[in-house]
Amino acid sequence: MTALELTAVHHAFAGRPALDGLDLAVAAGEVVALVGLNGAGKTTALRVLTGRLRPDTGRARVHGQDPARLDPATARRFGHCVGAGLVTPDLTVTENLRTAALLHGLPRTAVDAASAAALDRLDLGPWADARARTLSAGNAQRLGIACAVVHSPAAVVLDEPTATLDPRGVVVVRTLVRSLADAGAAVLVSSHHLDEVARVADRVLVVHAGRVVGGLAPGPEMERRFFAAVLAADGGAR
Ligand SMILES: Nc1ncnc2c1ncn2[C@@H]1O[C@H](COP(=O)(O)OP(=O)(O)OP(=O)(O)O)[C@@H](O)[C@H]1O
Repeated sequence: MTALELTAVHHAFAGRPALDGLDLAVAAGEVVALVGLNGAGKTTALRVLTGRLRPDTGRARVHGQDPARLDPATARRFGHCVGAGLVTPDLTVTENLRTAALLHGLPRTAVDAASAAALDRLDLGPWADARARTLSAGNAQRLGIACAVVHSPAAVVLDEPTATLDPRGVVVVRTLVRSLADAGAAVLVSSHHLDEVARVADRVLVVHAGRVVGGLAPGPEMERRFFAAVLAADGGAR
């Protein structure tokens, strides 16, 4: 079964289309990256897939279920960080990780080990006892990601997970994303960094004007091929 799926999704904000027949599917064990210009529809697509936005028409599925109505067993296998993460500003980093682990349904006996592992994976050890609201933007982003994956989910959605990260953080998140997929998870990320997605993604999808207009094979000249795909879509639309 496809782990993450959007089919013919349309959505307009105040009459202005944001998604215009967007389709995508992510299988277990693969990393798929969405790239696109500002306003292309990436975040809106991820909001639909995480059940935060009900589309005008079309279908979203997470392990075969409507993401707005996941049964508890399926919800426990899903992790996402789209917009504000599952983070409480007045709790410490460790308290946030423990809370996220419990909310994702981990048994109490597994919570300490899972939160310690997530702290380590996101390189957040020095800030373990810091309140979330005191973190730098990059460390806050790392914490949002850590809370999304603390339960080792089988399907993961991350919106621009490296947007505010320093070069070391980029490597940390790249390693995390790859290891989640290598362990069997389906991972969908959005990004503006073509060189970065080329390193981590199995497939790169170009989103333009609210739909997927093509794929980019990771490799040389991605920037040129990206613009060619966007221009071709614009030309085709005229
Ligand atoms: N809550 C909202 N209300 C009105 N318009 C919205 C809302 N959210 C998104 N949009 C519009 O939908 C379109 C797609 O936006 P979206 O945030 O999905 O793009 P994006 O590809 O994630 O862009 P970026 O790369 O800048 O993050 C844009 O035209 C945006 O202005």
